[in-house]
Amino acid sequence: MTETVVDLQHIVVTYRAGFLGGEAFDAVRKVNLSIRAGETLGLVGESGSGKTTLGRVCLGLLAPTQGVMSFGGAPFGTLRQRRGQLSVVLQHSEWALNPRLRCGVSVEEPLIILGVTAEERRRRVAAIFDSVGLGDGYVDRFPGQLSGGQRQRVSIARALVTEPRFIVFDEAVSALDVSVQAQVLNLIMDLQHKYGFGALFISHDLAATRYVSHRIAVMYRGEIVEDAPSERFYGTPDHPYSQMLMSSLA
Ligand SMILES: Nc1ncnc2c1ncn2[C@@H]1O[C@H](COP(=O)(O)OP(=O)(O)OP(=O)(O)O)[C@@H](O)[C@H]1O
Repeated sequence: MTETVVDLQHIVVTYRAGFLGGEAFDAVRKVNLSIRAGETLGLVGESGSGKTTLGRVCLGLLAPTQGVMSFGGAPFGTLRQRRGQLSVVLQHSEWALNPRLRCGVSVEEPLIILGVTAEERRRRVAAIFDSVGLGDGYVDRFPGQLSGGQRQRVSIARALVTEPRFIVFDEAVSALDVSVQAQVLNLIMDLQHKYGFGALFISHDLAATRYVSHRIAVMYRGEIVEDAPSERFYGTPDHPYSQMLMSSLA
């Protein structure tokens, strides 16, 4: 049985409008979810349904108001203890990469934080540039000298260089042209085979989500209303909201 990487039990996230209390709003309501090593869970749902909030909980960036999150079968602990074990790839690579740093330096940074030696860092940066399909020539370039697809490959290299056990892809291909999207989705799947990370793939795009995900969870107003293997979800979704999402794709 493959190891569960992230496990959420009865997670609730309550936001309050304003600093002085204000009205409480549950953006995530009693969510149970688990993701295994080597597995991608696609998280879909309308804007504002709570997908990014849930992603932030999985990354340990947001403490849930209620519920328990565990990582690799143990309590999550602190972000410091989890350094290098989790990563995120966001929609806009130009925001994720410092424009003043050469791409190789941006990719090396997480290894410096982990205290990896200079020699080992050089070896791992070269290997990961190779894994994401960018040769040596890109290490010394600045993000502004790259195409959107190439920049997203650098973001993925940065996310992967520490060999994390879990990665959140939050609208990671949404800003790319369709043909480049397909290349990046293929890359994500190849890298998952190679490195075995568990992944949460958050997207508005049901077709892209289907392509990379083993399971699909549908979020609606803070709740997971369906969690099914991809083949079953795309064949016959159970929940009326999922059926509506699917018919919007047809
Ligand atoms: N820091 C915050 N304070 C108060 N409310 C918030 C905060 N962050 C998000 N929200 C609200 O929580 C709800 C869920 O937001 P979230 O960003 O998780 O949704 P989403 O499904 O990722 O949306 P999108 O697809 O548009 O990115 C929304 O109604 C949003 O307005």
